[in-house]
Amino acid sequence: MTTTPTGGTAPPTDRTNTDHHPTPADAAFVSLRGLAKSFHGQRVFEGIDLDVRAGTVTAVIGPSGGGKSTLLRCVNRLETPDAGTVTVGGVRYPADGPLDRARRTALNRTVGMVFQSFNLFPHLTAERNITLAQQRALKRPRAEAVQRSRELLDRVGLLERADAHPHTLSGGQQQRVAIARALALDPEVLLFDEPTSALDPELALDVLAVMRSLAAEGRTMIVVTHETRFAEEVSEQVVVMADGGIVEAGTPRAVLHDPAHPRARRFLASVRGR
Ligand SMILES: Nc1ncnc2c1ncn2[C@@H]1O[C@H](COP(=O)(O)OP(=O)(O)OP(=O)(O)O)[C@@H](O)[C@H]1O
Repeated sequence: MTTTPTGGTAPPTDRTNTDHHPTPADAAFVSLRGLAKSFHGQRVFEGIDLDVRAGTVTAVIGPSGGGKSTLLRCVNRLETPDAGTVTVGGVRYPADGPLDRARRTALNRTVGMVFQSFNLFPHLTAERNITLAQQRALKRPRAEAVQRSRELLDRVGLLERADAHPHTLSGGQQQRVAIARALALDPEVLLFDEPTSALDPELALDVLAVMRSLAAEGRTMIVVTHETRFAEEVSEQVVVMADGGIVEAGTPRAVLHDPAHPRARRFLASVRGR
């Protein structure tokens, strides 16, 4: 279990129009209350309550179509929830309507996301992908951004591939570039949406190693994953999403080895049977 708080500091933005309250070190850094989402009248989930403490990892597991990706996308507002609130770093993001500019900026600065499909620009090198993100999102001067990109490429073990285009990199390498890009924006929370699902098991190991190191340094992370061993190793809590809600939540040991809810039991039996 990781306990080092990331600081719970406020996002660097003018927050005169936001409801900011300082986050005590031990309080939830990400807090979801009553979150609900449906598409075309079809409920994906409702009544989601979830707290993620600063400096800890929460793993989200569950059957396909259970709403795990949609949950992450409601946290960073790639989707607008139908109801409920998302509080990140003491800033409250209600569901009733689009975010105003101040909240949108605060959320984008605070929450980073890594997707299953990497989402790198194919015409840009690894380094340019990371540099451009910083120039756009943070207005970071180019020389400074390039230096940061190279530091992060080094961190994910890819400095020697800085000038490579995505199609010349393996899936695992592309995903490590995508992680470096997310880190370059200095987010306080990282969301991972099945970051290894598109990868061969061997390539997934390199990505998981990077994620382990992020967890070990006390990053606040929410990880949608099918890697239950990884979830057991790094997470403070595991939640199982199914049937329109969170059916089980608790320590990795309790949830992965002794789930109480029949739906969670069935899902975990299926995972073990693979
Ligand atoms: N933009 C969208 N428009 C319509 N329906 C959507 C949209 N996004 C997701 N859905 C539906 O919402 C439900 C939940 O999808 P979601 O991708 O969140 O599940 P998941 O648990 O992440 O699944 P998987 O493990 O297969 O990725 C599914 O029925 C999906 O078809």
